[in-house]
Amino acid sequence: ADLTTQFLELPLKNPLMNASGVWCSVASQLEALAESAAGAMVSKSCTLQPRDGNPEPRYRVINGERTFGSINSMGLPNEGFAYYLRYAQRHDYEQKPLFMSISGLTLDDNLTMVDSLKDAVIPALLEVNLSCPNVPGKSQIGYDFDAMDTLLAEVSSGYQRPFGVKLPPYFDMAHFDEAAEILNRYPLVAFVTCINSIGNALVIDIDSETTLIKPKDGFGGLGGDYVLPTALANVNAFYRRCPEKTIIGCGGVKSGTEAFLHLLAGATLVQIGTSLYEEGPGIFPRVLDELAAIMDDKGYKTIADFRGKLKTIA
Ligand SMILES: O=C(O)c1[nH]c(=O)[nH]c(=O)c1I
Repeated sequence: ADLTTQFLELPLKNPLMNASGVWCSVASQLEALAESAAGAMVSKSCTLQPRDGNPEPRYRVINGERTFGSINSMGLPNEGFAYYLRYAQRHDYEQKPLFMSISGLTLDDNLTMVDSLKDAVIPALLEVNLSCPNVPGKSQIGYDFDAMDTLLAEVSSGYQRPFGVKLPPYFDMAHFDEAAEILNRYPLVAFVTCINSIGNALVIDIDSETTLIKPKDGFGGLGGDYVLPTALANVNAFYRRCPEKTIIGCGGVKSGTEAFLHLLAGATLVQIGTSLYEEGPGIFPRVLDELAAIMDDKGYKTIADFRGKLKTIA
């Protein structure tokens, strides 16, 4: 099977990449991703100034007879925008595309970062995170449609080149419609990444009768197996509603099977979070081999043979 693909006319060796926040916070991790088999990569969502984030424990896998997923309330810890811009300025774009994720604490901070990125004149692709669920006191822009509209208008006029957004999961058809209606008013929004973690879940340890993580009384973003059906729904909902935009799928990918499903649902690229956190960048060749085997079994030679071709029941 041929796993090559394209993203906004850029040729990629394959459709896999990391999810922002996982294995991408410091230079050594970014360099490991650059060396890995991933077709693309994204840096940790950054704020203008460095942040320590929330107190630990703030990330946990949820295990039974196997790992079902993860819960995190990192709290947007990052080295600050200038650090990731420095990495982006020395990244080898021939090796693979680099996305830079920003998640400013204020509209002004986001616009300041956007201006600096625009002036840096580098091929990094901008992913504006509208969906961090873990900064105490900050609600998610993705769930405030007026704030989302204002931010997209301001970033469009400030950046004046294609960019993308990282969306939270939506759970209601009216919300898919309203979010897509806003996105479709901004032609510079070239891609949409669905989904971020399912926010403010609560995982409890029965033996200790205690929450698994410390921040926010144990409330945190859910990832892994638990979120796959919601992730596929959001990928397909925006794939149907935003025909001019490219969809990046994220959520519940741990093998070739879930990568295939995200592509079938309409994703062009597929991000891996929880499973990458647990397995490391060695996950990429494994998932690529599994995806190629599925394509061979089904007689698909290229990703274009099945991408977006999800069938419904007549
Ligand atoms: O807590 C975090 O740092 C975090 N955690 C997530 O699950 N999604 C996000 O976008 C972020 I910015």
